[in-house]
Amino acid sequence: MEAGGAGEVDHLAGERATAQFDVDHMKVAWAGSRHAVDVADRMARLVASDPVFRKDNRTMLPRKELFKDTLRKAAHAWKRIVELRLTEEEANLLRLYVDQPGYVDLHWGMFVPAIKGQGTEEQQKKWLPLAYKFQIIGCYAQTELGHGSNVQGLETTATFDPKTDEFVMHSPTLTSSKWWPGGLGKASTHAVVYARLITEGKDYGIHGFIVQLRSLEDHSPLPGVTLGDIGGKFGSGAYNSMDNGVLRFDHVRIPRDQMLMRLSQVTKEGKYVHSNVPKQLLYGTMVFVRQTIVADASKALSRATCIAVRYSAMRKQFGPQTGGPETQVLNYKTQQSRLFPLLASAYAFRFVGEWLKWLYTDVTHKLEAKDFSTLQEAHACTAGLKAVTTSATADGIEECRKLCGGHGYLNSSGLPELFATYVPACTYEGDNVVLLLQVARILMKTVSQLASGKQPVGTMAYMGNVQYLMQCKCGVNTAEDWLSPAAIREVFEARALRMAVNCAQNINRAPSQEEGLYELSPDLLEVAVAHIQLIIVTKFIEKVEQDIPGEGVKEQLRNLCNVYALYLVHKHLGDFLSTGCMTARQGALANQQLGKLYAQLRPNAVALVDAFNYTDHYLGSVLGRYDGNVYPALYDEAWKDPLNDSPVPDGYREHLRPLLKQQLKLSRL
Ligand SMILES: CCCCCCCCCCCCC/C=C/C(=O)SCCNC(=O)CCNC(=O)[C@H](O)C(C)(C)COP(=O)(O)OP(=O)(O)OC[C@H]1O[C@@H](n2cnc3c(N)ncnc32)[C@H](O)[C@@H]1OP(=O)(O)O
Ligand SMILES: Cc1cc2nc3c(=O)[nH]c(=O)nc-3n(C[C@H](O)[C@H](O)[C@H](O)COP(=O)(O)OP(=O)(O)OC[C@H]3O[C@@H](n4cnc5c(N)ncnc54)[C@H](O)[C@@H]3O)c2cc1C
Repeated sequence: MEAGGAGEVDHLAGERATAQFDVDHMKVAWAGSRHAVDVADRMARLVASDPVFRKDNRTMLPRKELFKDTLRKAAHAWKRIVELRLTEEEANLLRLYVDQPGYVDLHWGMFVPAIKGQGTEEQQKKWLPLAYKFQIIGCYAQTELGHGSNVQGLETTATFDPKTDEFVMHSPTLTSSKWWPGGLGKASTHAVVYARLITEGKDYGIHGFIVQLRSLEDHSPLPGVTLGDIGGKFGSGAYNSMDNGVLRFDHVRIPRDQMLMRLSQVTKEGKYVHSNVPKQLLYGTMVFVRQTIVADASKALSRATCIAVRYSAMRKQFGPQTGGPETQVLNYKTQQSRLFPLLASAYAFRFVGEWLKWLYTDVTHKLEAKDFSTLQEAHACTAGLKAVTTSATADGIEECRKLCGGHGYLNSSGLPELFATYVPACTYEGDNVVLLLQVARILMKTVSQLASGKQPVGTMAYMGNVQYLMQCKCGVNTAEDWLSPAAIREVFEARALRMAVNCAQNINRAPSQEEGLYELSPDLLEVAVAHIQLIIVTKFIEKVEQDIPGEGVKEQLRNLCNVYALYLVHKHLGDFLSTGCMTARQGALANQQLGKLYAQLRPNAVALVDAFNYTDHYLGSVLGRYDGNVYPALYDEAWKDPLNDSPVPDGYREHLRPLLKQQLKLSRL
């Protein structure tokens, strides 16, 4: 059943009637524009109405069948994209709503962007049309068995042979085997492979190469190429639809012009030439994908909260001592204090993701004009926001599962699979700890430059206000004072800056900078988190300050923004107190205000998740159904399990019957 379909009984109608805002306009605020709502709606319904895209049986499929099902869906999606002449925007949405991880994600999400970002114009002309028409399938082969986080530690070699004008790709050790790339195991014909470039006997470090892996005739691995899938992964269904792979090269030769040569080149004679650009542009594809991962975090968290809010509104437990109807679990203050911050986080991540997309586009234009001044800002923001939003989302999905009680543990709730599919986002595209340490290092550098009078820019500009922020006192006197965006912003800025300065001072006391960074790395993580949370809060405040049409929409967003900020104050109160940014009393007032905000949010909760405009197909959850008619659906779903194919289970004759007979004999003794 789909959102708002005709002829349904809406068990959540009462909840929808209490909303104090225009849901239709909230859909626009969430999606970004009326056009975005319409096109997403069209694509979601197209997928939901196509039986090939059915996914309710996914967690019951054995791996081989699941993989075949993924191939079928990807091929069918492509057929529909071509038949319907979908635009790029429509095609991306259609793939999103198919909602099954597969090789296409890496083909479009990493292989194509790597060629676009690191290939010369000539290389793009040659390879992109093939990729756009799916005449080749590509993946992104960077990580190895021995090294993932430490990119500079990769071992695969690409040695130039001037005699034949070729590179020789080789995996010299077991640990140099490529390990993890999605789409590599079974589907890809090509890969962008990251390897150490060796020419004229010198190792020039990591570079990208386009390598053909499989025959375009029969898909068999090419000579010298060993390929396979790395095995089953966490959870049922989930990321097991993806063929994460292993790859080894035994002296495989590729033409010289398959080195991605936009940033550096090797001449026919074997001379290495590096263009006058920062080396870090090699990491550009990762920066691009980290940015998309932030947008995906809001999608995953909004799905989980949509399920938990709708289910909590229909689920009833206990009741007043005086008798009468049982209480909707959403009315319990504990349920609200666990769930509403997650709902607010979903909105916060949506808006910071929107801003990050803008930042990424802006930086890309500057890079094209050879202005590299914002590269560090792009790295810090994408890495930090990727880390903070994915960790909070993974934890949030698991919390939503618990918020749904026992039924949340059933596959049919959709939450176990959502969690299992989502949780590797904390690791891929950079382990979150490794990424936060990158942010912290940049913050430490910024603090050290403050003394020289260098003014920080972009999201670090607040650090320039060091004199004021190091000594300012929070002016909150009443719970309502916490509704002031200026007060919120100031305490978040003061907390982030004071933590950074304290940490920098402690590092300076260490025997060396390196030792200090090493010893204080747990503190550095917290410094980075404080800075990134400030960015999220600030971008939410800025969003709410914009013109937002629709009755009550702005007020709801303001509430959500305040919930997000004050929840963080409550959660990290130790930081705010230990840095002297506020008093314990002010902390208590923040918590008091939070309780009031939850009460204001309560009548709007179901409508706020309706504004995500998700179809029942995309949600994939019996508990999150739009109509709230959960129990019959749960009951029906149970009977679909293959274990219920027969009343007497397989194995009865061999293992149950003899046992039961033996017990019978014993009881006769
Ligand atoms: C239909 C379309 C849908 C699209 C949706 C997308 C779908 C995608 C789905 C997702 C599927 C998942 C697929 C997963 C893929 C992968 O996981 S690919 C592999 C990812 N691997 C990593 O992320 C590795 C992480 N490691 C690193 O990034 C680096 O090794 C490091 C940790 C950053 C360290 O780098 P290193 O070169 O050793 O340098 P440092 O000494 O630390 O730093 C040197 C200077 O460089 C700066 N810097 C580092 N990184 C960047 C960067 N990316 N950009 C710009 N600058 C960078 C760093 O700050 C240092 O600066 P200075 O101090 O000024 O020198
Ligand atoms: C589902 C999935 C899909 C993937 N897809 C791809 C793909 O398509 N292409 C590709 O190339 N790769 C892919 N990867 C690999 C992924 O990018 C790496 O796993 C990731 O970058 C983490 O690296 P690692 O595995 O080496 O972790 P490690 O670095 O070994 O991490 C292990 C532990 O060490 C800690 N640690 C590491 N370094 C430091 C440090 N300097 N300081 C403090 N702690 C540290 C980490 O925090 C972590 O706790 C994928 C991975 C997964 C799980």
